[in-house]
Amino acid sequence: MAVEYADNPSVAVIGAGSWGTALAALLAGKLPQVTLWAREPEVVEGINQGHHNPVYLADLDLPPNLVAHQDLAWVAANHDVLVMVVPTQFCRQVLAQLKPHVRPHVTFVSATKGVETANLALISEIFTQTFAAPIAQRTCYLSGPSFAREVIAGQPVAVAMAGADEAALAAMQALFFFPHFRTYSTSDVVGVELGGALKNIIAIAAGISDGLGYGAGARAALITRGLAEIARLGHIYGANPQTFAGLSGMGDLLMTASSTLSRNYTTGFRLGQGESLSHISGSSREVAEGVQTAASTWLLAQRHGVEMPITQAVHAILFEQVPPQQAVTQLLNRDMKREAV
Ligand SMILES: NC(=O)c1ccc[n+]([C@@H]2O[C@H](COP(=O)([O-])OP(=O)(O)OC[C@H]3O[C@@H](n4cnc5c(N)ncnc54)[C@H](O)[C@@H]3O)[C@@H](O)[C@H]2O)c1
Ligand SMILES: O=P(O)(O)OC[C@H](O)CO
Repeated sequence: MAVEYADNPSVAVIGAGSWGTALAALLAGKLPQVTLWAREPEVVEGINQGHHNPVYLADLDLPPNLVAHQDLAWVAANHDVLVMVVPTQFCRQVLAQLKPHVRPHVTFVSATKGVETANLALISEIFTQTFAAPIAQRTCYLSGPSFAREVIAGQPVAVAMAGADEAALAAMQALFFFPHFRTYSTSDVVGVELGGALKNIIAIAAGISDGLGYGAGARAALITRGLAEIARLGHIYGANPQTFAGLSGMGDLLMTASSTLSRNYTTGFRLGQGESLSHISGSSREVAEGVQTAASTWLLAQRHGVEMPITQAVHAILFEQVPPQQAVTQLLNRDMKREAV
């Protein structure tokens, strides 16, 4: 079905964590009203009554034309564009809940970064498995270096929007285009997705390295060789190798692996300093996607016979009780290699 895209479509953001809140506030800057679906009643109340999200980015004011809602079926039935920003492991179940209610011409944008642990599925595979071809085909994928806190503060960023349907991609690129939020388009859905999801594992590795007291050289080595192993898995999925040098690849990896604003980097740093994963995870309601993505990616690497030594080391630290220092020694003691990807 060919879809006519209006200048001011009705837009709802599904998921009121940090990124969903930031994207809804961003869109509210150009649309008359934006709906934000939140699971938590206190989030709905805080946004509608006090224009702030009391749980995520609680210190920041939100625009008054951002309206929160808790009824997922109503939100799905009453909007033309649905922006999915729930964490990866909940994505399939939330899509299944809203599926019976969506408009036939709905366009989805996914801003989630991760790989599902239950089925080892990318987010685009979850869409393909949930929706018939036209809706899955129209879905666009927003990724790239962008911290919620920086975006909501109006700081300049550049991101990538991937999609297979040219009309939907052009419309979603325009919807998400602002003077301080430059959105580039690409048709490489799987490359954009893999870059955005797997950089979180490498950000954990970089954080561990810094937490152990290693220097800038060690971090640069992890970032560079981390990108090489992401590209190796990307080859199996048919990704364009050039995508990994772009915003959703190297761009997001550089930012996430070197900033204390990153939950993934910070998780790694605290692991490197000796804290346990359960203690770190229990100390925040926010999600470090790289933890679960390390579990699924390590299984994918073994399934496809792809060498991913940094992912393997992060997996060993997170899930096999290998001390960080020992994992580093194992990484460094591997055989000599050529530098080819
Ligand atoms: N925060 C950022 O700066 C940022 C930037 C780019 C992309 N992302 C990506 O956006 C996605 C969402 O992350 P976030 O930062 O908005 O989340 P968050 O960590 O700030 O918040 C957690 C979210 O999980 C939701 N949640 C918890 N249990 C749930 C359940 N059972 N079912 C459905 N939802 C549940 C909460 O309602 C909340 O929306 C992630 O994939 C993340 O990698 C985040
Ligand atoms: O805070 P993090 O580590 O989840 O990173 C957020 C974004 O993915 C950065 O682009």
